[in-house]
Amino acid sequence: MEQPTPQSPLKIGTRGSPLALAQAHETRDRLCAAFGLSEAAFEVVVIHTTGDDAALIAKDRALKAVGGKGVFTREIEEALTTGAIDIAVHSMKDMPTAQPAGLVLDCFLPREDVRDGFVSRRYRGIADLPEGAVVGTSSLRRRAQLAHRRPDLRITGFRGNVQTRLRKLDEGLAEATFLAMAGLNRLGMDGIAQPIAPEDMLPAVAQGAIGVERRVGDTRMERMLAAIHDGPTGLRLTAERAFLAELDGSCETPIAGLAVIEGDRLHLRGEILRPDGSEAIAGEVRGALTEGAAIGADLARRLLAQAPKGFFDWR
Ligand SMILES: NCc1[nH]cc(CCC(=O)O)c1CC(=O)O
Repeated sequence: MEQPTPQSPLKIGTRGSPLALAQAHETRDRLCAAFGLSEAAFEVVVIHTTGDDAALIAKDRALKAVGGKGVFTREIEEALTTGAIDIAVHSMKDMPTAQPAGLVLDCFLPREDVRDGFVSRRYRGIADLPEGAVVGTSSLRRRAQLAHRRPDLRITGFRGNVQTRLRKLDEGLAEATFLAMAGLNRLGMDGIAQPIAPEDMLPAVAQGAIGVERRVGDTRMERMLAAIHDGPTGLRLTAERAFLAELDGSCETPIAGLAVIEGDRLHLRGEILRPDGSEAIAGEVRGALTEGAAIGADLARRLLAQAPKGFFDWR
């Protein structure tokens, strides 16, 4: 197999946020370790996506108008397709459940902490928040879960990367916010958050997982990525993403899902909520480790069967 060299480096495509760069560097470091390569054999290529466009982020509405989850990935996948990059590194939480023709996403790095973190300068957790407190989050899932549990709280939109959201907290725009523990850990900032148990706030499908995408037929990359793929993470994501796909979930639908491995079994928990948090439907299913796709779809159908007509409608 032809190895990448400083003269002909392997190009790793990523968004430019500090978290995205940390994830690209982790991927590079794992490839270096697996193949005895130096950092100079890799080039990290930052790609600006629609979702990074400040003018669009400023307007929640505009972000929805430009098309759901794909907004953080479209330009990166285009660069991969044209050969401008060799692999693309993604937060799996932000990935649509299907990839464009010609691309494959079957390499997952060992999963980080899956939990959401509660971040506040004054309070230790959701239960601690005084009546009517303002919480900042733009995640539809977190909004719905919070409103379900604490209908008295006021929820305000909080977009931007980790650093932007923390600044908004410091500016007093809200008493508390939520951030994925995985992102904070990867940025070395975990001390600022209290982890929330999945029983109290079920995380987003694929939260904490990094995926590395490649071109179909690129046998060099197929072999290199196979060496850094984490099997257990793959089995868990198969179940969670099948659940999401069957629900036809986009980032406009409050859906939570988490699979864990219990011995030789896969245990998948899922939850769907009304966007205003007035109703939540949750369930769980167990199956063989290799049956993730089937149990994910099965759980989705069970929850949908319990959802009254118009369950996901809002505004
Ligand atoms: N939607 C933004 C996003 N995508 C992935 C992460 C964090 C890292 C991860 O969950 O893998 C975040 C930020 C957050 O939710 O706090």
